[in-house]
Amino acid sequence: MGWLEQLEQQAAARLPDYVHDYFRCGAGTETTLREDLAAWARPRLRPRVLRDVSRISTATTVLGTPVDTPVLAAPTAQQVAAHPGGEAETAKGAAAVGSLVGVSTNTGVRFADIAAGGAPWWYQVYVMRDRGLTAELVRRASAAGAGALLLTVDLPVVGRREGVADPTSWADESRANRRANFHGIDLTALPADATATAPDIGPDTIGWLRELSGLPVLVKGVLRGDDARRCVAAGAAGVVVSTHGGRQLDRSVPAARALPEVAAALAEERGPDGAPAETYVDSGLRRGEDVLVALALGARAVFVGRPVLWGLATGGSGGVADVLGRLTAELAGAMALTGAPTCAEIGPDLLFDPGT
Ligand SMILES: Cc1cc2nc3c(=O)[nH]c(=O)nc-3n(C[C@H](O)[C@H](O)[C@H](O)COP(=O)(O)O)c2cc1C
Ligand SMILES: CCCCCCC(=O)C(=O)O
Repeated sequence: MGWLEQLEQQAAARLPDYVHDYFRCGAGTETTLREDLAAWARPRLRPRVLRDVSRISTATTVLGTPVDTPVLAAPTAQQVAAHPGGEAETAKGAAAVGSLVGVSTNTGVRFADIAAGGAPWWYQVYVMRDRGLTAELVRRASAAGAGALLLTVDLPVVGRREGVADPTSWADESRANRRANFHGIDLTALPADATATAPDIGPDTIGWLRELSGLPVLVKGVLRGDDARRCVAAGAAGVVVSTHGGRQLDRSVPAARALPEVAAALAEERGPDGAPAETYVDSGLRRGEDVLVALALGARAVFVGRPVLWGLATGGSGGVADVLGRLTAELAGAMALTGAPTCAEIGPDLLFDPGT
């Protein structure tokens, strides 16, 4: 068993079963959950030799923001169920290793406390049925220092997670916490479906969010090249290739296999500010070699979801730093062994079988 699997076991021992089940689960038969993991391990590498790898740098930029690692923390809901500090702890941990944090719409923590963690952060947007509430949260996140928006588009309805209790039904303090502390907004005063995701959003949402916030928008949950182009044509700065960690459409193509098509579709595209459109990826990345493969397939950086939750649950900010730091160290080792001392030197030539 690897270190991450051991860490999940430790997290599972600390968390109530219903919380661990919610964090771990995938949709339906969990085929995509399994295939996402397996797909990163499929490509074989063609190492370059006789290169100077005495100095390895994993530093890069993401939408122009410098980071020390291309391993970023994905937005995940209910982080306060992993640790009372939630995203504020995650941000502290990410800051310790020079990473960046995605903050879920379903955070239970105040934006100011997240910002105080010291890491750059991007706010993840679910466009809710109550557009006014959505707009208010986006304005507040922008005012609190979010550097970009991650517009999640793969959840027009929640995936079928069999036998797993929806957090809104948790009869515990996290539900009460969300109602009382949702950025100071009294959700009880709103209709019951106000926070459900709107099933009718289109590409115009991208321009709406840009105008509202003045921030670049990345569209999260794209698995096709044609959709990626539509997003950028509508004003997105790029996309995140994602199966939502196998939690939405079961039997969707694994993210690793969708990535080449999306990266190729955006290779010549430019965002609204004229900068090259950027492609990111998440879902199933668990090793430094997975990250190397993702960068070789055209990703600028990757997000990891559950590994960060396991770190948060077991060690708070230190646990998050440990997870992101270990994945980065593994990446650095793989860079040395493939003769690619910088992220810019990780290219498709490193892959023996880029098409698989
Ligand atoms: C417990 C959990 C909650 C999540 N909540 C959100 C969310 O609120 N918004 C969102 O865009 N994605 C959410 N995701 C998806 C993650 O952002 C990311 O796409 C996924 O976790 C990546 O896969 P990985 O966990 O295999 O790394 C969630 C994932 C998990 C596991
Ligand atoms: C109304 C939105 C439900 C969000 C579910 C959070 C999420 O993305 C996930 O569990 O996955």
